[in-house]
Amino acid sequence: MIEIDRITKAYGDTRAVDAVSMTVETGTITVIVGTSGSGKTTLLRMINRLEEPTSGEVRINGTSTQSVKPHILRRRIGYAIQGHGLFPHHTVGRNIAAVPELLRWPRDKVRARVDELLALFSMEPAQFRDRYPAELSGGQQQRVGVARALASRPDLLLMDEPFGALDPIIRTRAQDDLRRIQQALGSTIMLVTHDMEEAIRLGDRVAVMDAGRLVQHGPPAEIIARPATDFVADMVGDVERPLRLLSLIGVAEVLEDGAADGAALPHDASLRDALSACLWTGRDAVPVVRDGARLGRVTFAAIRARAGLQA
Ligand SMILES: Nc1ncnc2c1ncn2[C@@H]1O[C@H](COP(=O)(O)OP(=O)(O)OP(=O)(O)O)[C@@H](O)[C@H]1O
Repeated sequence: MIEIDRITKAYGDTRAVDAVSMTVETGTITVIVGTSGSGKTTLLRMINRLEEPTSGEVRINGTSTQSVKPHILRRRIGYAIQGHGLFPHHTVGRNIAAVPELLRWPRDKVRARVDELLALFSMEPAQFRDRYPAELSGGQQQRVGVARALASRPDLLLMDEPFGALDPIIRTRAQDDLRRIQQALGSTIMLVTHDMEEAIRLGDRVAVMDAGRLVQHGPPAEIIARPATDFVADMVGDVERPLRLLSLIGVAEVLEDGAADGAALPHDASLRDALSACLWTGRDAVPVVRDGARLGRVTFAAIRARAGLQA
């Protein structure tokens, strides 16, 4: 568990971060979202002591970060930033192995860990282990950057706009990958973004920052349904709110018996996916499958009803 306790950073008269408190449960993703200059990066960098707080404290599993030397602390906290920061003259394998090697893990264990992470990120180890960063696509480099940050099984992974440089389609894939891998490894992640869509998609908890203050902290559905301030409401965007709500509801919730034509959706797809499928192909209903077996269908009318729209 990570406890952030009234942490503050002042630059002269400006409070870049102003008495922010929150608790992050082990094995969850917290996304910190806010406009430019709201203090997100400063908050994140105070957790691994790349910035020293003016006041307040961070505790990781009960231990104050002030009681640990910064370079020791940073071995327990992964850090992934936009542009990934890979060493260009080291292979993918050596890049991922950087912290485990520093921690003097036995060679077999390091190698096994590198291969495990590459496989988790859908990169065939034999094919990618010995390549150099320049021989990878942007999306692959980004995956290696995240794999490296996870390599030593850190207590916490901090990510600052990790997907900022990716184009929107790859970005969605990268977010889905991160979710899957975080669940497989049980990692605890704090991620900074200015993109509310990303926050809602990825966060178990979303923390909204405005002018150095934490204005709302809660599950995505709560942020969407009950924005605490006008600022949060603006960030969520009234116009798109029905669509954002749909992305939080699984097709299983409105599944009904009956046939439907065309390509099927998996049982864990969202209603937003189902809406896209209906609109894209002009269908009134879409079949839903699980492990290749038909479960039923989702109708356009049911989706609209859940979005609060007239059928
Ligand atoms: N070293 C510094 N000296 C003075 N002011 C700073 C310093 N670092 C950050 N600030 C100020 O603190 C505020 C918060 O900055 P921060 O980088 O944390 O915001 P952010 O929400 O991460 O923004 P962005 O999304 O643009 O990166 C800004 O007003 C910034 O100008």
